[in-house]
Amino acid sequence: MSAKVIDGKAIAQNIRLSIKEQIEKIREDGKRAPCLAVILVGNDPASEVYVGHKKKACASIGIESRSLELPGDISQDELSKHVKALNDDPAIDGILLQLPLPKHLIPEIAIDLIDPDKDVDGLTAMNQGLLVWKRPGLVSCTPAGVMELIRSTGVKVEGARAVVMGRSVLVGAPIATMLCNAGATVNCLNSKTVNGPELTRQADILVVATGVHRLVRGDHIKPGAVVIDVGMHRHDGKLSGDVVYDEAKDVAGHITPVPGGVGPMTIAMLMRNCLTAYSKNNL
Ligand SMILES: Nc1nc(=O)c2c([nH]1)NC[C@@H]1CN(c3ccc(C(=O)N[C@@H](CCC(=O)O)C(=O)O)cc3)C=[N+]21
Repeated sequence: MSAKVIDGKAIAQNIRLSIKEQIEKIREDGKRAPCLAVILVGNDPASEVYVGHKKKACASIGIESRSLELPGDISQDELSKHVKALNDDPAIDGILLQLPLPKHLIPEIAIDLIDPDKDVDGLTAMNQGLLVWKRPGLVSCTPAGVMELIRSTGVKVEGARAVVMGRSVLVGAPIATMLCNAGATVNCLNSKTVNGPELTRQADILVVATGVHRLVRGDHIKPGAVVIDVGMHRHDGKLSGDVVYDEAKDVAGHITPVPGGVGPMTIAMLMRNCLTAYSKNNL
């Protein structure tokens, strides 16, 4: 039995279409479009590609975007000044600080300066804390996208046994929180976990966000499970994930492809956060 493919690209496209329609209504009412500011520090080629994707996505649905390209050797104080200026700019609704930053900069200092109401990455301690409290806030994009993909399968999350592999602040930790908030019984695995496959084989919902290429094999998966692969590895120009897809698809009940799964959802959730941030101050 081959797993049902969770088509993140199509789901993301539907979400983007609905946001586009909402923005068209806003414009018909004579209001300005939402505006996203993207701060790119240095010239990391991958970051330039991702920023390009985000700006293209904004343009395709009517969100304005501004790029702020800063020198790779900028000081922490200088960077802070730019973040504060965007906080104070009423024409800017969302602020995204493209990661990773150059090694000499401390990301959390810069991220935590972002006004939580403009933190469309959902990475500030305030928004991460609101998530734990189950209070409204801007939620981080990849985790929110993972939850949409899980919900699209129709599999009941409440009471399900979930395993999250990876505990990064960007991905693993917020996903585990969201699954807990949705009533799942969550096991968080990390590189120190002993007998990981024994635990993953019990998971009805398996989210893999380890950054380790092809770590999860077919025999690590419970037959019929929902498998969400957050990994993104580029080898010889081909993208693949943390899960060995060809083995996993013969065991899982639902599975996300790489590319075409979580990635497009990250962008769609960013667009949704921009509209949410705009609406809070303009509608
Ligand atoms: N402040 C910040 N927020 C981020 O959300 C953030 C970041 N920094 N730094 C880099 C990572 C990476 N990221 C991706 C977004 C979309 C795809 C995506 O759309 N991937 C496509 C493939 C795209 C391609 O072909 O390259 C897919 O998986 O189908 C991938 C990766 C967001 N990031």
